[in-house]
Amino acid sequence: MSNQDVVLPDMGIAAAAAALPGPVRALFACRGAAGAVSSLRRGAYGGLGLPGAADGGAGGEPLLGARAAPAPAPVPGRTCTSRVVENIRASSPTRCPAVDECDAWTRKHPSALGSFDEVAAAATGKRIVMFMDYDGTLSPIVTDPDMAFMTAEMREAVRGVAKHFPTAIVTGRCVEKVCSFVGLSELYYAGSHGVDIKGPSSKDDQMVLLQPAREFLPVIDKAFRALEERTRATPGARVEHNKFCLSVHFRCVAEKSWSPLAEQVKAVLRDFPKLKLTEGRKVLEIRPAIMWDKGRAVEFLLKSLGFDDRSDVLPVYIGDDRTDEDAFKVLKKRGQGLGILVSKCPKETDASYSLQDPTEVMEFLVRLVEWKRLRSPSPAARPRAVQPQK
Ligand SMILES: O=P(O)(O)OC[C@H]1O[C@H](O[C@H]2O[C@H](CO)[C@@H](O)[C@H](O)[C@H]2O)[C@H](O)[C@@H](O)[C@@H]1O
Repeated sequence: MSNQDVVLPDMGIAAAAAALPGPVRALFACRGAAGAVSSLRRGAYGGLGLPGAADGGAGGEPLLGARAAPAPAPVPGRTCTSRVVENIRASSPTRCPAVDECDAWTRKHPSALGSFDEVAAAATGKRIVMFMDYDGTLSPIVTDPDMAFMTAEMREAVRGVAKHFPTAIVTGRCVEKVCSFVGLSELYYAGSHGVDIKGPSSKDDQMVLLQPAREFLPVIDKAFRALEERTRATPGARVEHNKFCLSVHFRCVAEKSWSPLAEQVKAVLRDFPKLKLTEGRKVLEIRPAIMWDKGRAVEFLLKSLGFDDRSDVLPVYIGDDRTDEDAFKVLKKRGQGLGILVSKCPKETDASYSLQDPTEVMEFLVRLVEWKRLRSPSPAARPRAVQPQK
């Protein structure tokens, strides 16, 4: 990894941290950030894996283009494209299975609201660090990706959370776009599926902490143009540029055209062996074929915040999509933290809890803040600083 991959302001880490807004400044342990960065250089995160290395993530499962991972065993009689299309369909189910099946799933992944006391018990005596996906988690899924606004109430809930806990948005969107939707500069943002990590800043722009895929920018631009050209004839198809990754949207495409569209995307990707393809909710994501995903971004941020190797930290990750599974897996593997899947229907997941939709996510956030507030001593009850004797 070259120095250029890690972009910190010229002013240096200590000064950069000093520029952070008050409550987060103390938490942004400079030595932690530097440690995280140098660990990356040393490959302590397992390295980034150049195209050609394995990528075992769930959302990051390379389907194409990455000479990387061993291909999953093909299902006889099914082409790779039909598997892609099935995954797209399964990620946004239109009907839930029978009640019994739903009940069994909910027993396995209980509601984080219904089990709030359990969540609170797990958080007692621990420092919560909040990670949240954007689309389908903080904002409802809508047909036009440019109109996926979050409500003012949700913004207040997130603002409240960030007052009490270090908070990051981890998303497939580019940071600039998601920042414009969220509108809170006090948060951390990990955009483009975690390859563009920015911290809070007192200035207008968020401060760049890590961009491990900068060298992919030209190839992403080229793939964007090729995909636009190739998919133009498919009514409803849309290619979204998320800076370090691209999304090909299927939501407004007639289902009979899904397979041909997936074929077109795959055909374009054949010319871009440094890129890989993953699936989301009625979307195909084209991403740099490096070993980096939302889970890695969570690990990086925990380390940057000085929270790595600490048993008194509770990372909480809330997400709704396949790419969020990489983060759920990381928490599961650490044996530390709570993964919460946002879904109305049963889905295979490594999350331990569930919430039905963004409205429930908001209720959960409000409840968490209220719980924290009640546990924090009031200013009057806080011990006073010892005053020097006159
Ligand atoms: O990681 P996320 O924050 O969940 O981002 C994943 C993708 O989200 C967006 O697409 C999804 O939401 C759209 C708006 O509700 C919806 O129209 C689309 O069908 C969904 O897949 C976003 O537009 C993509 O670029 C993100 O990669």
